[in-house]
Amino acid sequence: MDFLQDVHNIIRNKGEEIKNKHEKEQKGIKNATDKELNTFLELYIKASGGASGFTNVELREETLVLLLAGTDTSAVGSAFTSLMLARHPEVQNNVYEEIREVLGDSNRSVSAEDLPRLKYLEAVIKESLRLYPPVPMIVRKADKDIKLLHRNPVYWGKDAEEFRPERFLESNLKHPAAFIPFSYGPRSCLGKGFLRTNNSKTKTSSFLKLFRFYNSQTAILYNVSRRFR
Ligand code: HEM
Repeated sequence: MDFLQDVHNIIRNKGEEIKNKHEKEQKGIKNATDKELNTFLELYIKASGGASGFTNVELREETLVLLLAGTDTSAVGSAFTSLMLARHPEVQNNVYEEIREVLGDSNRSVSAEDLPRLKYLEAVIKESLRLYPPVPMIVRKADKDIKLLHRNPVYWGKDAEEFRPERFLESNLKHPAAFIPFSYGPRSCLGKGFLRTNNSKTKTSSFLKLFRFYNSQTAILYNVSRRFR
């Protein structure tokens, strides 16, 4: 109950803050400390039409959906990709070489233009999502029996149980719904495009530029020595 009250207070205060800022701007007053960056909540309030937009309850529900849907799933996905890289050092080397090829010896971060070139890394992320989907079950009413998809040899061949990212580079999917870590159809994941193209690749490549994943019996250990000079 207290938690809900806290959430409502945050939303109400943010709404007031935006209203005051807007009124000041109308009068030509600009505060030197006003930041250009907007929080997610601010964007929601503004995009929905400010005071006449989403109600506080709607803002709470929408924010909650995105927080719940977007954080744990991405974190679990990245954790499994890291685990796969630790378990398959040869794959990790290939990813590292690809990043080197794209960035050269430069110390800069991966840019939006670099992302489409990181094709092998994309295959590694997909292969991790295939074997270890962060959302392993999707609840739908089926009108006929459906066999498990992600490890089904009919769609993935005899080595369906193996971690082999190359499969995503070699051939197209045997069925458009054989690979559905983000579900399929109109109610599929809203974050899937962002995730595939930006988030996972940026995170993993930034990490691999500097560190290497190692496997131990109980944990993934990070080697803190810098890899790029
Ligand atoms: C690796 C990361 C992610 C995975 C594996 C994933 C997976 C999924 C799956 C399987 C669904 C369908 C659930 C169902 O119908 O039962 C879904 C829905 C959804 N996802 Fe994701 N998701 C991820 C990241 C994100 C991110 C980063 C966002 C937002 C920024 C997001 C926003 C949503 C939303 C809003 C829905 C509900 C869509 C609807 O019902 O119309 N997801 N996600």
